[in-house]
Amino acid sequence: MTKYKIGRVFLFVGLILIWSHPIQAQSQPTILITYHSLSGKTKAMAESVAKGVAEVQGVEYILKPIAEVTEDEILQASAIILGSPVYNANMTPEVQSFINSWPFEGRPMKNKLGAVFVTGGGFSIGEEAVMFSMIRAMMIHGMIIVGGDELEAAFGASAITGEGDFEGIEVHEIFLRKAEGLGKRIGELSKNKD
Ligand SMILES: Cc1cc2nc3c(=O)[nH]c(=O)nc-3n(C[C@H](O)[C@H](O)[C@H](O)COP(=O)(O)O)c2cc1C
Repeated sequence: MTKYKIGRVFLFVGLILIWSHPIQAQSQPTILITYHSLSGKTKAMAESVAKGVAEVQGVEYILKPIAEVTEDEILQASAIILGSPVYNANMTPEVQSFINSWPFEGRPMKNKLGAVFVTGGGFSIGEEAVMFSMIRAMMIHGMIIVGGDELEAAFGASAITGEGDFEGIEVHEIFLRKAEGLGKRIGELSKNKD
């Protein structure tokens, strides 16, 4: 066999190998951080959650209000970090409708990580109740619930925005730090999950 023919055989075999083993694009886990916010407090918490996720290499995030989230973004996410203000000791109707819109048939949300953050006007007037009602809804979907990084954010990150020293200011640093810790923790767990 001439050198020329051997070369052609190698080229042919090489092409067959490439064709039968396409290079797999390694996609990074995507974390969906989404929220409802009328006066900007819950949005500020969401931005700190995103800051925490961004501290972790090898994960991506989407940060947007619930009204702009598509079903595809929900399905593709490895983790969902969801934020609501407290309205009469409940999550807002918009957040409830958003959760109600999640696909259920075949349980496609099962085993996604789930975490929550809330902002409420005052101490002990609904904030923790809202966190648990969001967590309960996520559990109906089979999601794996994760709390924040600090003991003081055990159920997720929460902020008081309208009472005592916290009235009339932007969201206090102490609460933003909890949100950041939550984002970082979810980022690390998402990376090691699959
Ligand atoms: C209709 C309504 C009901 C509210 N009910 C509560 C409540 O029950 N408990 C509470 O702590 N804060 C309550 N708040 C205060 C909001 O939860 C708080 O101001 C929150 O930080 C607003 O979030 P946002 O700036 O992201 O819209 C209520 C606010 C509104 C507008």
